[in-house]
Amino acid sequence: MKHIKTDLLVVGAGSGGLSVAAGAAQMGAKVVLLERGKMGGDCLNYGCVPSKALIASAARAHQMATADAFGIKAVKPEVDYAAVKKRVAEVIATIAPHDSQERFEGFGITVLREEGCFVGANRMVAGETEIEARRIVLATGSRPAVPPIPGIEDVPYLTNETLFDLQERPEHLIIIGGGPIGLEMAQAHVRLGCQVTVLEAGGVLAKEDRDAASLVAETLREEGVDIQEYTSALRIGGEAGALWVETNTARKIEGTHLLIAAGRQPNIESLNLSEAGIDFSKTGITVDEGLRTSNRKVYAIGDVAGGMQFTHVAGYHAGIIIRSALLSLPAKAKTSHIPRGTYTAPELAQIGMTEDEARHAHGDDIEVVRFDYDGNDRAIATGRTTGWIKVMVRKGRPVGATIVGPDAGEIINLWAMVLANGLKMSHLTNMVSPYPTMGEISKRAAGNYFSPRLFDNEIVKYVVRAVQALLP
Ligand SMILES: Cc1cc2nc3c(=O)[nH]c(=O)nc-3n(C[C@H](O)[C@H](O)[C@H](O)COP(=O)(O)OP(=O)(O)OC[C@H]3O[C@@H](n4cnc5c(N)ncnc54)[C@H](O)[C@@H]3O)c2cc1C
Ligand SMILES: NC(=O)c1ccc[n+]([C@@H]2O[C@H](COP(=O)([O-])OP(=O)(O)OC[C@H]3O[C@@H](n4cnc5c(N)ncnc54)[C@H](O)[C@@H]3O)[C@@H](O)[C@H]2O)c1
Repeated sequence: MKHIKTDLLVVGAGSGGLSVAAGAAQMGAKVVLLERGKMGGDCLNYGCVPSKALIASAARAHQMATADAFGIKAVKPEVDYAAVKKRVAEVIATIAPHDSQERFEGFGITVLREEGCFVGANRMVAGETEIEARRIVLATGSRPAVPPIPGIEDVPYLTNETLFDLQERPEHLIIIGGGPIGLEMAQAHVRLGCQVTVLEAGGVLAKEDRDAASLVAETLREEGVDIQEYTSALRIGGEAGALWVETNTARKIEGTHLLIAAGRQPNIESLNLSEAGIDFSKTGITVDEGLRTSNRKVYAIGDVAGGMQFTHVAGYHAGIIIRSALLSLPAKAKTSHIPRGTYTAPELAQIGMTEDEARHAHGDDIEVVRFDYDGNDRAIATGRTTGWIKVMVRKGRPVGATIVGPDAGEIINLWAMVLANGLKMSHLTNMVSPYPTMGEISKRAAGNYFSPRLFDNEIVKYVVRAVQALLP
């Protein structure tokens, strides 16, 4: 067995682990990085990147099928599903060098393509190497949770880890789970010419603003997705190409393919966490505000830490670790300024509190301002008028924003800046937005906050009349 002593041992080369490793090595620390699977983790190989690439092909198909409204003859697109998947693979391959072993070795990092397992409080074994580290960062991510539905073990099913490799177009895709994965993939597949049924035990996009989630669901239904809410799968059976799902609503749904998108579970089993005195639960490794585990020398970040499960959160966590583990500076992870997006059409983006959360936390102190896309000239010109922005404001400062509509995931960037820096609504009105842009909706929402104060205000009217009377 080979022995290595290092400053920092990072387990998992996904969004979180790669960011910590690169930052630490470039700042002069000795770093060892372990990865048991593909460099780049879930986001690059089975998550964000392939899903957004697939959504892009589906959007093209949808434009072709709906071009009539723009004076162009609509056509039923001929979808070559295998070619779509080839493009998805090419997109991954284009980004992959950024996350590659070679690039990280170039930073001076020792990269071992092995599974890490604790053999002591600050020691892990990976293949034939034992590594002793001053600090350890666990960034092992999550994997699809497969609900124990009777019959599931005996049928072939897809998850996000296999869907993007599928070459034949599903004739009828049944999706269990109406969260972000379920809905993004449902819309992509219906636009690519598949029949799609979504079975969701509760309401779709349960963590989101109800009105925004309803608009997404309504649009998917209009495009042909059969979304069945408050519907759970009771039994699954059949064989490849001829599957069925019996539901609690006494229906038997028959389809050709089954996708499980029913939530995530943390990758912790292989780590032997108890050997290092690290507490964990069903949702992940238990961490404090500084992302430290119950073993003070070990941190957990990203999906495995059981909080918000997004690539940018894993990246944000990496910054906290650099401050804390490398520079010994105090650092706490917050969530109030973290945005999230679901990339259906319409997109749904959220930062900070939803309206319900804000009213629950601050009661009558909250004002909600809204602006609808159909009042935006660019939206009208481009035929993308369905959607709205809603901003929750407390004492002149936004505490949350919800956007549902075209480009919501882009437009939320501005609000990410505002919330991260505690800016006021007046900062938004000071900004000049270029005309005509979709992003103007943010400024118009801010305008709606001030216009009643300005235009329905007797004092303002009195002052204006008085000044006008005095003017020559
Ligand atoms: C279909 C889908 C779409 C998504 N879309 C988005 C999106 O649009 N935007 C967004 O922000 N997020 C999205 N996400 C979420 C995002 O992919 C994750 O939040 C992100 O990848 C988490 O990063 P991570 O570093 O915590 O884990 P991962 O990226 O999963 O990396 C963990 C790595 O650790 C390795 N590993 C595990 N155990 C060990 C061990 N014992 N030893 C060595 N290596 C180990 C794994 O092989 C893996 O490579 C999506 C997820 C899915 C599934
Ligand atoms: N755009 C993005 O940023 C993006 C996209 C995809 C995924 N993600 C990340 O991945 C995470 C996981 O996504 P997800 O959609 O798998 O999880 P999720 O937990 O958000 O949704 C899963 C859904 O499946 C339902 N469900 C569970 N068991 C069921 C059953 N037996 N029958 C019917 N319904 C059942 C749940 O009620 C839930 O609504 C997200 O929370 C997000 O953090 C992000």
